Amino acid sequence: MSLDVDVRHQQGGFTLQAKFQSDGRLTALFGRSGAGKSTLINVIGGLIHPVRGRIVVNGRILFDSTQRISIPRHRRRIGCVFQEGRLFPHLNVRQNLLFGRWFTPIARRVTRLDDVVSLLGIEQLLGRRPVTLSGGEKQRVAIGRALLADPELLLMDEPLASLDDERKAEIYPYIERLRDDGHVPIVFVTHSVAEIARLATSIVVLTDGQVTASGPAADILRNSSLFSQFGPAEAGAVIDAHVLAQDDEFSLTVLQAKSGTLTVPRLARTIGASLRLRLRARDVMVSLEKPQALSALNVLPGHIVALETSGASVDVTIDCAGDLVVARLTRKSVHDLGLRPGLAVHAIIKGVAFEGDAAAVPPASSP
Ligand SMILES: Nc1ncnc2c1ncn2[C@@H]1O[C@H](COP(=O)(O)OP(=O)(O)OP(=O)(O)O)[C@@H](O)[C@H]1O
Repeated sequence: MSLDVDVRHQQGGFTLQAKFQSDGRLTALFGRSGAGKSTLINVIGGLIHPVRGRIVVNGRILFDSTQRISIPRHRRRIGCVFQEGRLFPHLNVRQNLLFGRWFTPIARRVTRLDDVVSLLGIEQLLGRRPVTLSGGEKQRVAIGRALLADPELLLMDEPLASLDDERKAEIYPYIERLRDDGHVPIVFVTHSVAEIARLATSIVVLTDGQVTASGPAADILRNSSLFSQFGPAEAGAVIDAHVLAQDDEFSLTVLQAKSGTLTVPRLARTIGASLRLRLRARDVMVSLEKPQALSALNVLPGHIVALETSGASVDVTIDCAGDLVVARLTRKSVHDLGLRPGLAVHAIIKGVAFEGDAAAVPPASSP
């Protein structure tokens, strides 16, 4: 998969100058309100014509100002999902879904209605009108409608922003499934660090119309300076794991990551299911010795690979068998412990965040 964007556009006093490449299955566009995320989505989707530039999706040129190529919007084969589902109120769910393929030539209609309905779990909703659906159900139908157009790119502009946490949690697994099916690249606009930590394979950070960082999700999320605008609490590491075991006696779930096992309050996942964990830098402590009598369940051995000072705090990056974990410590602690690159340490994980099915291990100091 590939997405290659290099565009410049002027609207009023705002200049969008965005250049990035992504090979990710789900590319998150991330930035403050007014950073230009929607403008960029509209440029990619063909709603806005940039002054100049080039947009190439999986080798197909959608726009190239030097070659004077600009594929019209209806021929870009792009599916869109917006914050408010924008379903047709007078059509039932089945009719709304089928409307998605109306503009797709018959020869290109590959996706089957039944497959989309079961992928999104909306079998029970087919005869109902949008007004009778919950916010989460409407968004699932909107996603289904976009998929049935057999798009070559799916643009999702804050598709979950109007939903509460419970409804969001309802939709995440479907978006993950779409991402992991790998049939269609997804560009996803969001303000939420937790959302990109869970969903993104690549991240593009926009600031005042410029791309200030882009790359694989795990690399970008580790860089706390990028997330300073959203509060220092959010920065941290993202690691992949799968469910190794369920502990019924203590109602815990044991996860296997590259760096070792992590035990968290019970998650409703099957053995083998893969998931992403977010280890916030503020939830990680560092010990020189292997801690013995400690209530924290999760201790990962590793060695320090980087120290980055910002004011009174220092982000210490620890390589734990290939998983890079970040701990935010005071400068004083770093000095007192003599922390330096190469030093063997233990990362004590006080909390693990999962968007949707929140889980946190007890703090190290609790009995
Ligand atoms: N039609 C327009 N004419 C002039 N300026 C515009 C127009 N549309 C948007 N802007 C400006 O362009 C900038 C980027 O807006 P955009 O909607 O792309 O930001 P965003 O990152 O999507 O914000 P949000 O997260 O609030 O949706 C803003 O300063 C906005 O005021």
